[in-house]
Amino acid sequence: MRVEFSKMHGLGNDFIVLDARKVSLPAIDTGVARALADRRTGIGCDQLIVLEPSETADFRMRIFNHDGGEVGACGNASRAVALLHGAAASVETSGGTIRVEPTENGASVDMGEPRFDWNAIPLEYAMDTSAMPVGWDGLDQPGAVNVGNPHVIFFVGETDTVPLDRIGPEIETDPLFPERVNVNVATIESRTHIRLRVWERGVGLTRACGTGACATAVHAMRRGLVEREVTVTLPGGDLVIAWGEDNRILMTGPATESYRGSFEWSDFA
Ligand SMILES: N[C@@H](CCC[C@H](N)C(=O)O)C(=O)O
Repeated sequence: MRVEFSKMHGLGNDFIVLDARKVSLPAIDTGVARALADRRTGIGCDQLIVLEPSETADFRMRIFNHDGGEVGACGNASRAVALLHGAAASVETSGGTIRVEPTENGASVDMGEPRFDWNAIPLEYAMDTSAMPVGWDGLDQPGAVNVGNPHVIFFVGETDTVPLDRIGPEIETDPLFPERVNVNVATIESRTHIRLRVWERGVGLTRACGTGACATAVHAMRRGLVEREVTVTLPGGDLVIAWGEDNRILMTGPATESYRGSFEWSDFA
C-alpha cells in the first residue's frame, strides 16, 4: 500500500503527518512509528502525527514520539495541522480537545486548561507543584504542569550553560514521574520574555516544544514572575503564550510545510 505524507515543522520541531481522515490506514503501532521517525533509515521526525475521523470534534490527532510512544499533546504539531487543514477546527487529542485557527504564517491554538495537582502531572507522591522540594545536579525547586502532557520546569540563570543532554534523560526517567516527563530549563529575561530549552520525553533535545512553552509560561505566571502574555524564545524561534481569565492557554506561532511524499507501508511495518 502506497501512503502519502506531509513533512512539516513548527520552529524546527519536525513532523511526518499522515492524513487518515478519508483513506484508512493499517494500525499504527510503536514499531511503525519508530521506523518512520528514524533519521537514517526512515523519513525522520521528532513526532509522527496521524489525523483520523472523530466523533466528538472536527477530527482527531494522534501523536507518536520519535521513540514510538503515543502521547497526549504536541503544541507545535497542532499549529502544523491547522495549516494543513486550512480552517478553524476543534481537534480531539488523548490529552483533551483543543481548538486551532490558521493565521497569516502559522496558527493560534487554544490548548485548554493547565492542571497543577500532583496526581494530574502525574507525580509518584503528593507535593506542592509550584515549588517542588526536589533537585538534580544543581537544578532544584522546579514546578510541574500538565498541559495535555507532563512538564517539569526549572528556572536557571542561563539556559545554554545547563548540560540538558546529560541531565535531561536522568530527570525524564526519574521514578518521581511515573509517565516520564518533558524537561524545561528557562530564564526569565523580563516580565514579557522567557528564554527556554527543552529535553522532550521520547525524543531528546528539540529546537522547540510548544507544550513546553505553554507549561513554562503558565508556571512563571503562577509564580508571579511574568505578565499573563509572554514571548517564549526557543532555539528554533519565538512563540507567544497567553493565559486567559477563562483559565485557557492560547499559543500563537509559525508552522511550515517542508515537502510532500509517499512511501510503501510494508517497508516500515
Ligand atoms: N514537540 C511537542 C511535544 C511532543 C510530545 C512530548 N515529547 C511528550 O512526550 O509529551 C510540542 O511541541 O509540544
